[in-house]
Amino acid sequence: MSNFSASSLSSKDAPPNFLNLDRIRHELVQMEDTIVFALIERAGFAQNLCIYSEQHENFEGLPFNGSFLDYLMAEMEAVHAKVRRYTSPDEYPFSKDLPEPILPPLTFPRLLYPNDINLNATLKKIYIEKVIPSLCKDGDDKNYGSATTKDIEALQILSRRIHFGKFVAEAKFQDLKLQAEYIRLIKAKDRDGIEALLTNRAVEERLLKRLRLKASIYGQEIDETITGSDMAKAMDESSWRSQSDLTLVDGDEGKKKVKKIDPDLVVRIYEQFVIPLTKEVEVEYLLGRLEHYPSFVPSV
Ligand SMILES: C=C(O[C@@H]1C=C(C(=O)O)C=C[C@H]1O)C(=O)O
Repeated sequence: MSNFSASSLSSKDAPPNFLNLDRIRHELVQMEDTIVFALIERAGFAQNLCIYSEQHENFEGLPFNGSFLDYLMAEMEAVHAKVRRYTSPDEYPFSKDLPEPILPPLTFPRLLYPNDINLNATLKKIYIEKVIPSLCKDGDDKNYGSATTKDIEALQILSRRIHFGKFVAEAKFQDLKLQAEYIRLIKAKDRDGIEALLTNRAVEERLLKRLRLKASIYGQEIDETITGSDMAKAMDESSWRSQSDLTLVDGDEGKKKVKKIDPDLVVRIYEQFVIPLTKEVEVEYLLGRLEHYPSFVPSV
C-alpha cells in the first residue's frame, strides 16, 4: 500500500499544504521507479496472451469464468479490500463487488470531492492491447501465474499513477489565478479547453527525459564489471537499438551488457498512454468539480 495513503493521508496532521502541486508531482516522480521496475519484471515473461482471453482452453475446468487475469485480479483485490486498501483516495480497484474491510475505517483528509471516477477498464484494455505486445517477447512460456502476478503489480501502480490526476486537478483548481478560467471552461463543458489549461509541457518533457535515463540505468544488468563508459553509453540515447536486440551495450570486448527493457519503449508508454490517461482523469475530475462548488473546500 502506498506511503502516500498510509502515512500522509490517514494522519490527522497531514500538512495543510498537502495539495501543493510540487509535493504531488514529487509523488508522481517516486512512482516512476516502481512503474519501470514493474515493466521490467513483466518483460521477463512471454506475452502469454491466453491470460487475457475469456474462457481460454488453457484454463478449462478451473473455477472461474472470464480471463485468468480477471480471476487473479479479483482474488487479490478481495484480500486487499479486506484490509481497506480501497478506502484510500489514491487506490482504485479493477474488480467489482469487493468485500467490506475487516479493519476499522481510517480517517482521511478531505482533499477530493466525492467521486467515482475510475478509468481502470480503459487502462487494462490499453495495457493488454498496446503495452504487452510491445513489452514482451511473442509466444507462450506457460508462466501464467508469474506473468499474471507481474501484470497485476504493473496495473496497480499504473492505476495509482493515473488516478493521482485527481489530486493534481484539485491542486490546479485551487490556484486562484486560474480558478475563474477553469470555472468558465467547466461551465462550457469544454474538455479540450480544460485539457489545454491543465497541460504543462515543460513538466512532461522533463519527466520523459528523466524516465529515459531511469529506464536506461534500471534496465542495465548491473554487476561489478560495469564500467563508467558502460553507464555513459546507457545514458547516451544514440547507443540504443530496438528492444528485439537485448545485447545492446558492449562493455569491453566480449562483455555484453544485457538490456532488460528498451528505454524508448518506456518513454512511449508514458507519452502515449500514462500521461494522456492522467490528463483524462484530471479533465473528468474538473468536469464534476462545480457540482461541489463552493460547498466543497479541501480540508486536512
Ligand atoms: C500531472 C500533471 O498534469 C499534466 C500531466 C502530466 C503527467 O501525466 O505526467 C504532466 C504535466 C501535465 O501536462 C502536472 O501538471 O504535473
